[in-house]
Amino acid sequence: MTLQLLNTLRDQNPIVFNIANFVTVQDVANGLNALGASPIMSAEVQEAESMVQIAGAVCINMGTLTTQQVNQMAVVGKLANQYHKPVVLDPVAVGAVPYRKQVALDLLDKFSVDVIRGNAGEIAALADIDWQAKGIDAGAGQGDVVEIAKRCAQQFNCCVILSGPTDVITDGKRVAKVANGTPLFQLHVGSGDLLSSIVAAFAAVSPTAIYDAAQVACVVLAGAGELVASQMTAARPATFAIDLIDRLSLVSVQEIQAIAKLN
Ligand SMILES: Nc1ncnc2c1ncn2[C@@H]1O[C@H](COP(=O)(O)OP(=O)(O)OP(=O)(O)O)[C@@H](O)[C@H]1O
Ligand SMILES: Cc1ncsc1CCO
Ligand SMILES: [Mg+2]
Repeated sequence: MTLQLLNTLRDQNPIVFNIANFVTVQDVANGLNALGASPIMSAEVQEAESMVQIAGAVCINMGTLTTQQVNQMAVVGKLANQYHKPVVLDPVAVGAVPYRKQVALDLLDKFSVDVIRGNAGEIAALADIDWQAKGIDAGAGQGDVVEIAKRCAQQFNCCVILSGPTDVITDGKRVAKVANGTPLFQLHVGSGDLLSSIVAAFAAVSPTAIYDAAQVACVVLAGAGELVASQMTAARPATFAIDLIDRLSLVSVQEIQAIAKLN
């Protein structure tokens, strides 16, 4: 795993095609842009093939799905496989809403994904493990998050990022953990959505080493948030969100390296 991938990303400025949710779309676009990627959002199935062709990677976020959008997701996912573009799936709230879990399972049946990024409640649901998920949040489940993430990765033959106070990254065999971050992430809705899209950005510049790309994405976002929090004297969620975007644009490989808690 090399943090130099951050400089590669900034040099290459990869296009990341997002099927976004309408709650956090602007945060995701600005966060990607600040980091050094080139975001594009589309909700139109007629342009799916062009979008996939111009993109370096695709991020499919289930946050505010509609029947029309689920159809678009299936078309885009299949095209991404056909054009060998990495795909990240963010299965928002699949632990809390049975319909969403069924949609996610149907999508995972129709095309292969490179990374599933979700919180503990979402990853446990996909791995068929009991967990008390709560809406879009991880909730209060109990269990071994490493085992849950590994089981999900093995089931869907992909990398899994189970995010939270410690991010667990696994390809089903290898496991890495990122212990950076700040509880302020939980006070800003969409931190997870941004992480998923940042994973896609790093996958775009490291398509043959997705497991490495996933780790770099986790440590860069959590590290940038930690640096912002270290300069705040009180918890200010709105200020945090703005400062995070600034920090994503300014942060250097050396600054992340100095604080990285990755093992
Ligand atoms: N308590 C915490 N301490 C440190 N970092 C955290 C904490 N909670 C979340 N994070 C960080 O927040 C980011 C988003 O992860 P999280 O698991 O909260 O996603 P999510 O539940 O999908 O969020 P959202 O629904 O708001 O998009 C990750 O980078 C993770 O490391
Ligand atoms: C609040 C919310 N509701 C659906 S998606 C979303 C943003 C977090 O994913
Ligand atoms: Mg989420």
